[in-house]
Amino acid sequence: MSSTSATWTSFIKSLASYNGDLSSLTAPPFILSPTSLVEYSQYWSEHVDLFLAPNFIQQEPDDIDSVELKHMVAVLRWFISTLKSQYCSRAETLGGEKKPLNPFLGELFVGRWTDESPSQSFGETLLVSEQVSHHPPITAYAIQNKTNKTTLQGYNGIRASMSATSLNVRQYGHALLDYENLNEKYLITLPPLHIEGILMAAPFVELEQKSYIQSSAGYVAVIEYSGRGYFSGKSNSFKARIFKNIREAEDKTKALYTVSGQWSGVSSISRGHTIASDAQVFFDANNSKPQHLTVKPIEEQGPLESRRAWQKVAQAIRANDYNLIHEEKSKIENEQRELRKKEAADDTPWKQKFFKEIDYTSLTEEDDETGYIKLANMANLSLKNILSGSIR
Ligand SMILES: CCC(=O)OC[C@H](C)CC[C@H]1O[C@H]2C[C@H]3[C@@H]4CC=C5C[C@@H](O)CC[C@]5(C)[C@H]4CC[C@]3(C)[C@H]2[C@@H]1C
Repeated sequence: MSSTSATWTSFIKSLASYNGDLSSLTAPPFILSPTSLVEYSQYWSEHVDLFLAPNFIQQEPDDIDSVELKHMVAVLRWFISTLKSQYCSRAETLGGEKKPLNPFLGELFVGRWTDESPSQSFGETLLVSEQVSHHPPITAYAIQNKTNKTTLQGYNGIRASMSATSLNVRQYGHALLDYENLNEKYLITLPPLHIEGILMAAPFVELEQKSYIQSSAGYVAVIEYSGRGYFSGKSNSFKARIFKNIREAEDKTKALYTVSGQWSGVSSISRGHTIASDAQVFFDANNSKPQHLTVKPIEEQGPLESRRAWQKVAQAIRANDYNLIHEEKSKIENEQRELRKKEAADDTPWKQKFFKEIDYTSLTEEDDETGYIKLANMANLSLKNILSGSIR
């Protein structure tokens, strides 16, 4: 038995006593990713053209659909385009899902997407991502395109539990998308997922259950996810329907549009509640190259910036040097423990740099300038930080 499968077998055994805290698991080096979880916010905008598309969609004279419905379709297309980057990019670059580095409190990741549009009408898109909590791990992020006054901001936390053969992950948090020039906002919830293939040492993500996109214009997209054995028997499958409002979503036959296919491959769109034979291609992930953001060289980064802070650990992971990984990780973890102790002793708790926590339960719809409460109420979704997208 090679050393890899030996350590993997002992790793699987350790999963049996998994206590719910992912960082407690000493995964073998080959399953460790040199990338910190704080970097995953970039996957929300690797198709900048789709992210900005609603700004370039106007009402046309012979339109059947309202311009808000056309924007809703465009936002659903952008959201579907994010999923392959979010959930498959490690499998594509590293040969399988990996365990990301666990960000320390205050860890930052900043970058920008340059304007690749032929007409230079996009301008620059900036990302700021900050680990706003370490226990439990919560990442906040904002993606802003000033030229088109378009902003995505949100936060993400996870709770993980082991079943017999897979890791079940529930996502907490939400994303708010604001098109200021259109006076339209969208609330996006996050789908549950599970990691399959752990026993075969080839882990990969499968999305499940439902997620929602609620437009301030009333339209709502309900997206249902499935893996092999459901609708089409293919992995990474989904069926999305757009309705006039959440009440009409009770009745599938009232769907204005239906989109179906694979979020990591090709999907098609039809009017109404079924996919007709003349369905059009909605999005083709295989032929839409993601645009990666530009990050400053490590020597120009600040001490809290992720790639500088984890540089030695990342090098040790790439060298598959278990002892060095442990040594360099322990240095960072001990530093963090000392910081927390000092903050507790001086009563100077760590302050987030770019994000502030909002307790929505203490706000009314009127005084919530983010628009989250209004959108959550329209979608009949719970306000509390419980399972993302849980119906009240
Ligand atoms: C069982 C523990 C373990 O180390 O197993 C190793 C296996 C690689 C499976 C566990 C890890 O799998 C990773 C997948 C990660 C999610 C991937 C994408 C996203 C979307 C992003 O927008 C927010 C974060 C999220 C949900 C990642 C969260 C962390 C996950 C589940 C990693 C697991 C530790």
